[in-house]
Amino acid sequence: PESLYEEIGGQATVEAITNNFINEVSFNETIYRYFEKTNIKRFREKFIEHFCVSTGGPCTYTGDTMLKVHQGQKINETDFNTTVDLLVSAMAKAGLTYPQQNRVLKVLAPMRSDMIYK
Ligand code: HEM
Repeated sequence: PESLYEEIGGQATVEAITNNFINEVSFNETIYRYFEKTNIKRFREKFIEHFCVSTGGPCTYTGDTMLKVHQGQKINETDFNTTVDLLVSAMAKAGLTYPQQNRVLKVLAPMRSDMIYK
């Protein structure tokens, strides 16, 4: 069967989601604070790769592990949930249906324990 990556529209859609997500983060004072020292060009590249692989696309993830990247940031549950909300908005604006958004969240959910309270 077609991958979720193909179903949502492939690379163009993944790039749109990522651009929307970066935009959402930039307008959220609490979450933006985490990214103040981040190289956004790198973040964009790695996030696209990560999203592509997570949804079954034909990409290679060349970034660091979710544990390594989020370690030391002391991300709490509230800020984690806010970030997920920003990602959901980014996906909705890129045209993903609710079921498609939920399938993405289901794939990302097991990674939560590597990002939170580390
Ligand atoms: C929703 C699940 C999340 C996913 C899939 C995700 C994914 C990623 C990816 C792929 C990178 C780039 C890795 C690299 O550069 O090698 C990254 C970096 C980063 N993430 Fe997340 N992330 C998530 C949640 C969060 C949350 C909740 C926060 C903070 C509230 C956060 C803050 C950051 C920051 C600040 C960086 C850049 C770190 C740096 O400057 O080196 N992320 N994330």
